[in-house]
Amino acid sequence: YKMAKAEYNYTVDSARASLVRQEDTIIFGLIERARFPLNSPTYNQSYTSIPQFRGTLLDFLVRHTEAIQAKAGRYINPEENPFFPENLPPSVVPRYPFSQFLHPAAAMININNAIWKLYFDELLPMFVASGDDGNYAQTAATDLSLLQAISRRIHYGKFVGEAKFRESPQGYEPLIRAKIHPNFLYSRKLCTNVAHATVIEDKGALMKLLTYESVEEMVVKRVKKKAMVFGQEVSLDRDVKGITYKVDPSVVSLLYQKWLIPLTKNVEVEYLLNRLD
Ligand SMILES: O=C(O)C(=O)C[C@]1(C(=O)O)C=C[C@@H](O)C=C1
Repeated sequence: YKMAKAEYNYTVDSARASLVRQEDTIIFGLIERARFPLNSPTYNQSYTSIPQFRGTLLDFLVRHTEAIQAKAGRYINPEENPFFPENLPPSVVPRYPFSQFLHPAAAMININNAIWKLYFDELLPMFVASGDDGNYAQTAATDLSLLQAISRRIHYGKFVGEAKFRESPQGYEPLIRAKIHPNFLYSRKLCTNVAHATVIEDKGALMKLLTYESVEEMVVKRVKKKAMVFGQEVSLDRDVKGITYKVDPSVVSLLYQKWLIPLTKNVEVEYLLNRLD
């Protein structure tokens, strides 16, 4: 059967609305992962001895889950990026014609290696308790869905970047051209120091142009509030004694401020630098 061509186009507003909705998924993902203590055997290769598999229990679960999800068509959607793109099986389902909104160079941008490392080195220790309750498979499953939500959010920078470019090409084009053409860079370098400084600044200028500090401040405040609302104990009793949250709201805002927003912006810059190739 024939599928309709998807005409959906992203705008800066619609992309922002999606980022707002994705906050819910990320915060619930944090709450779900925080149900379990660290459960370090999940990440320790010497714990598992799975026949014909080298790696941790988490690696095992992620590789096999991504393979089945790839077959089911998950990665046909340009909003999705696998953690282990090597050797993924092809989709076995009809290909939905997602709108070709992004420049083809977008497909080359996948920073999941960095996200993976960041998640285990920096993020997990911020919001899970130490300890071991034996729920390693459940732990790995919650890690994967949270990692996928974080990855989708950060790589959404491609869509935000493209929407910004389309809304103001005359603003972005000179900054992109200044950076990506080595010849241009080289000839400018031979000029005065001032010109040189301008070129060196161009990645910074691009970053500056796509930055909206007031939007970032709202994001950071909103995720803290959402963590309070989503993570509170709901009781039918009148007086709940002492409010405890399922995940620390200030950790959620810190996580956004320190990692998720900066990485989203890096993806925007990376995408835009390749936008005119
Ligand atoms: O809303 C935007 O304009 C975005 O690019 C998204 C985002 C974010 O990561 O939340 C990143 C950069 C902007 O400074 C503001 C917010």
